[in-house]
Amino acid sequence: MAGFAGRLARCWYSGFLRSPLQVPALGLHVGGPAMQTSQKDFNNAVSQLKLLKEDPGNEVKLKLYALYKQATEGPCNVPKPGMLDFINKTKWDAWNALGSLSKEAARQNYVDLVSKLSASSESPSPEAPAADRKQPESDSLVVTSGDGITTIRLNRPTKKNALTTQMYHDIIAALQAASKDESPITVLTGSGDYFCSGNDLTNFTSLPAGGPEEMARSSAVLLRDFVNCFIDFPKPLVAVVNGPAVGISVTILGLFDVVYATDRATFHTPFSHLGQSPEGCSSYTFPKIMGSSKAAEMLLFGKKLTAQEACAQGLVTEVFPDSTFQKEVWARLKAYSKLPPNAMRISKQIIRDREKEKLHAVNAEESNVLRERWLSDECMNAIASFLSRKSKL
Ligand SMILES: CCCCC/C=C/C(=O)SCCNC(=O)CCNC(=O)[C@H](O)C(C)(C)COP(=O)(O)OP(=O)(O)OC[C@H]1O[C@@H](n2cnc3c(N)ncnc32)[C@H](O)[C@@H]1OP(=O)(O)O
Repeated sequence: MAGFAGRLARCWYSGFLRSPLQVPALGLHVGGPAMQTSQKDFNNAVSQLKLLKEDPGNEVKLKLYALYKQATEGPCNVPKPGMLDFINKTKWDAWNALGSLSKEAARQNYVDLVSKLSASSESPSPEAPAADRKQPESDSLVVTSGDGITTIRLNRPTKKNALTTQMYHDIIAALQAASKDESPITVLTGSGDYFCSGNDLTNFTSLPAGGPEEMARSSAVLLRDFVNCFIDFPKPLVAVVNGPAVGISVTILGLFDVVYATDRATFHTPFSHLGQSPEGCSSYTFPKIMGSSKAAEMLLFGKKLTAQEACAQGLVTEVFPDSTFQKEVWARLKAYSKLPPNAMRISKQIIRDREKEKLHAVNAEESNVLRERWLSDECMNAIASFLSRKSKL
C-alpha cells in the first residue's frame, strides 16, 4: 500500500487525542429503528477507506477508530491504559466514549462517515493553484502576493495557529518560493487572535513505525531545515505579530529583520515547563539581543514578556495599538516595498552574512539537543499533561 493508504494502515491504531465529549456531538446515530447497514456495507466501507486520496486528519481517524472497535467488538471493556501511554489512552477514551452504542448503530455511523469522506475526497479542488507558485499542501497556511509584499499567513485560528508537521513543510516551501519571487519584502503573520502558539503538541502523538526515536530524529531534521530557511532568507523578512506568540514562533523572531507587534501580543518560551530546550537559534540570538540575564529569564524560566517589554529588550522593533495595528503596519510595509529591492537585499546580506555560519552551527546543536530532550521523561510527562488537560475539557 503506497501513499496515504499505506500510512493509514500503519498509523490507524496509533490514534490521536480528542475530547471524548466531542464524539457524540458529531451528529452520529445513537440507535433507533433505521439501522439497515449490512455487514457487507460495513466491509465495503472498510475497503473504501483505504482508497481515500486525502488524509482525513487525526480527529476523523480517531472517530473512525472508535466506531470500528464498537462495530466489531462492542462496548469498550478492556483496561484503561496508563496515564503516560497517551496514544493508547486517547484511543481508549474515544472508544469508551461511545458507551453502550449498539454494534449496528456504530456500523451505520462508520459507513456514513466513510461515505461522506469519499464524497469530499472526490470533489474537485475549489481553487486552482497559482501558475507561478506551488500552493501549500494544507489550508493552514495561506500565501499571497501583492503591493510588493509576499505574505505567509498561519491560518489555523481555532488552534491558535499551532504549527503542525505539514505547516513546517509548507512554510519551508513558501520561504523558498518567496526568496525567488518578485516581491521585495516577505511577511509572516497569523490569522485570528494569536500570532502562533508554537509547535502543535499533538505532533508528538502520531508515532511513526520506528517509534519515539524515529519521531525525535525526524522532528530534529525538520526543525533544523525549518530554522535554516530563516537563517538563509535573502530578502527583508518582517514579522507582523498580530497577537500572543509562544515557543518557536518567538525564538525565530531573532532571525527576522523587523518585528512589528500589536500591543496585545505577548512573548513566551515555556521550554523548561515542557521539558524542552531553546531552538530557533535563540540560545545565541536572545543573549545578543537582550543580554544574557534577560534571555535566561525567558529561555530558562519561561518569563512571558508584554509587547512593550519585548520592544524595550530589542526583540520587537515597534509596538502599535491593536485598534490601528493592521492599518499602520501594512501602510508602512507598502511604502518600504517601493524601495530599491537590490539595495535592500545587499544591505541585509552585509548585516547578516558574517553571522550565518555561526547560526547554522547553533541551529544544528540546538536541534541535536532537542532530539534527546523529546525522549526524556520530563518532556513526555509535560506533553501528556497538556493532552490530558484537553481530554478533561
Ligand atoms: C519540528 C518540531 C519543532 C519543535 C520546537 C518547538 C517548540 C515549541 O514551540 S514549544 C511551545 C509549544 N506550545 C505550547 O506549549 C502552547 C500550548 N498551548 C497553550 O498553552 C494554550 O493553548 C494557549 C496559551 C496557547 C492558549 O490558551 P487558551 O487561550 O486558553 O486557548 P486553548 O488552550 O483553549 O486553545 C484553543 C485550542 O487550540 C489548541 N492549542 C493551542 N495551542 C496548541 C498547541 N501548541 N498544540 C496543540 N494544540 C494547541 C488547544 O488545545 C485548543 O484546542 P481544542 O481544545 O481542540 O479547542
